[in-house]
Amino acid sequence: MKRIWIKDGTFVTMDDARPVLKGHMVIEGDTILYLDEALPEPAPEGAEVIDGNGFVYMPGLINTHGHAAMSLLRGYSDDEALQVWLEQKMWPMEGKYTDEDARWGTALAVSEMLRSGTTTFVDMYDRMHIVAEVVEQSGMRGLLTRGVIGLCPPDVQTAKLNEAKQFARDWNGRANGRIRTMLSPHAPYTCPPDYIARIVEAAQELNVPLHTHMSESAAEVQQNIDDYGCRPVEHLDKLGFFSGPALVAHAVHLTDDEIALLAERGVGVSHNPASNLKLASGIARLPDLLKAGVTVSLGTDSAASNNNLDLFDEIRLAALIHKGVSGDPTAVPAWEALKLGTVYGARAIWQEERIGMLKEGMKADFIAIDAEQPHFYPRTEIVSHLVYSGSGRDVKHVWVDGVQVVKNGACVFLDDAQIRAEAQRCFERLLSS
Ligand SMILES: N[C@@H](CCSC[C@H]1O[C@@H](n2cnc3c(=O)[nH]cnc32)[C@H](O)[C@@H]1O)C(=O)O
Ligand SMILES: [Zn+2]
Repeated sequence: MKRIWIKDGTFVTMDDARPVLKGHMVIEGDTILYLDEALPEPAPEGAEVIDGNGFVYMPGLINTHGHAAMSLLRGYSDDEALQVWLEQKMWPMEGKYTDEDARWGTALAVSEMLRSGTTTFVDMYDRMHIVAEVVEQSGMRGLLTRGVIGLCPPDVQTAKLNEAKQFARDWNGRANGRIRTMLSPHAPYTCPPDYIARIVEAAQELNVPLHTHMSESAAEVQQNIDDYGCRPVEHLDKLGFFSGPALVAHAVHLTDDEIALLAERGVGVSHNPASNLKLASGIARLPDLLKAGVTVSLGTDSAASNNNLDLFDEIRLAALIHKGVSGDPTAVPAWEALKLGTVYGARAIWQEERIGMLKEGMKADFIAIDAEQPHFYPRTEIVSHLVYSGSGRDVKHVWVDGVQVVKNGACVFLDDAQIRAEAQRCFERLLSS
């Protein structure tokens, strides 16, 4: 089995027992075999030895909400509110998508995410077999789901759900377990209640988790009250959405009771601060969610509402905006912010046992950050530097499942230059068609 020995590095482990250590890490196959200050004894035989001097190693980041293929629409519609952006800008363009667009849009996103240190991502879109193929080729880890919008005739609803089930069945556990699947009604405002109930039932049948957009805007919450007589959390709860594993994106507009219910049901939340700010949706009650014991993680949402997929941006935003909003400088400290992008991300997607931390026995998903740059000096607190001063552009090398997928800033299994050219070509065709 292939061995890698990272010699003399600084490791931000995300493990409370020993957050930062200087020393050595040995990888065997897809697993972390050894991590300690002392030299491994005996020295790992036949290992690829990597000089860790000047690098900070940490677990790969986990992006728990997005739509990769929408990268083709980056910068296409800025400075609009959610409903206008979605209904008048995104949906007409997405309606013109072909398989090619899904492929190159996804590849553009995967390339960007890997190169900026994200090793696992959640993706909700359609044409998911194409997304899965790109993920498989790239070496990345993904939790993938065919999102369904139910504003269509019953036979189309059924066809979409069947496609979603088929995808979830076919791809769960593929690519050495790097790919897992879920089912997803797009949102309570785009799926009638009986359709959501059918999707919940299908998820139970297939034994896969559920994902959705929830309480992203105030208008959406009001519409839910007008249409169904209750707020989205209660609505989804009544439909059984929280009776099994569930992950909701945004959760911006919540009452105390809703927060308590999410905690009680063990629902994971994907906090998307950049997207929520850009679409003027609002600011989620992150400190209250954390205080209530809700598992909160971070998502970029798509590049069409962010406009990049650098999870370091979300980490810094999460650390900064809640201080500003609450007036409390201790709200979301650096260590907590970094956990949102790593350990909590892993917990939110039910993979806490294998990713999100550098620890013996866990999957070798990790990134090397070039710390020999002015913005990482002087060496005071490395965790603080990563959160308040670092960015995805500092990531030099990336490994997933013990395999190096980014080397010197470039993807190993994807052709970055070809992806940029094809993405440009696809966008121009979408624009003119
Ligand atoms: N086209 C599929 C649904 C795809 S799910 C992904 C959808 O999420 C949409 N989307 C992206 N970001 C957001 C967001 O922030 N809020 C709500 N929807 C979003 C996106 O435009 C896309 O249509 C169908 O017909 O059933
Ligand atoms: Zn979204």
